Amino acid sequence: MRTLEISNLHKEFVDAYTGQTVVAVGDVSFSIEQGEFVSVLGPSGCGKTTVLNIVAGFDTQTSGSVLVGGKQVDGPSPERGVVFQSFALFPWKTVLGNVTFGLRMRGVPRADREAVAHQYLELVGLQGFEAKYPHELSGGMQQRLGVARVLANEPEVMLMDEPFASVDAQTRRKLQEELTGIFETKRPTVFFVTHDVDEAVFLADRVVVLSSRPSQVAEIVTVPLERPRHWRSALDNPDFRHTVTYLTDLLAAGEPNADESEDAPETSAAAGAVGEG
Ligand SMILES: Nc1ncnc2c1ncn2[C@@H]1O[C@H](COP(=O)(O)OP(=O)(O)OP(=O)(O)O)[C@@H](O)[C@H]1O
Repeated sequence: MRTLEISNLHKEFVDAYTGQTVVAVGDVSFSIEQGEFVSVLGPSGCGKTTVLNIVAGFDTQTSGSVLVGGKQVDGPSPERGVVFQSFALFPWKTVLGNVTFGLRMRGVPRADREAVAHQYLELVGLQGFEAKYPHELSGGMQQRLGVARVLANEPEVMLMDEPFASVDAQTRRKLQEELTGIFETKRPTVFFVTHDVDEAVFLADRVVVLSSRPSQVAEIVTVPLERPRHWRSALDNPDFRHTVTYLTDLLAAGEPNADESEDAPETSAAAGAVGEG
């Protein structure tokens, strides 16, 4: 079942200084199945964040449609929880208060919302930190809290915009592995924007590659890796390395083979399958 369907999405901005029109998103179409993890890669400025913002309901498209659970997106909703690069936590609320906030807004009784919050805090390894404030947590812990806060609302789709870009490389690996573990346990539907090819492949079931502006879907690559996934075994896996090399080359080519996005080739980057489809 398709949770997210993006069809012929097109977005233009008018530059406030020059008055010129910028085509941020050309003609983008792809969908995400329920319980699927999809990474979106593409050259800088190709419109990845713009697509995510439109799905989140923070911005509106110039044309095309975005359906979540079969309904047209018409503004922000907890059904589309967003985890940002900057943590976007409530600094005046405790860890527990940050996670229970959305549930409180939905009228979930206190005992129930605290039980749900404890479950997700345990899942992200923050049990015991319930009474702390965000500034008392490390960057990695704040990002785990951001993930717990979104997941506690059980969104139809979790939107993640380079969530690990501002943490150090070692913590990033750890958070990626934790996110994979959470995904394998809870199977949320995830739309994940990143610049990092290794990260895109390690986390995702499929990787959507956007071309440079005016962006289209250049290719959709199925990641041929079993779950559960761990960095140690992924790095030794020829299919992982092959997929990363394939995508790196595709991005380096700058202007990948951008067919009509509806008909974008779906490939598996498993050895021997690249370029087919
Ligand atoms: N509010 C805005 N007003 C005008 N132009 C905008 C606005 N937001 C984005 N753009 C332009 O739209 C294009 C796409 O931007 P966007 O941030 O979506 O790209 P991106 O692929 O996420 O980039 P990056 O990988 O560098 O983060 C860029 O040329 C950007 O300058």
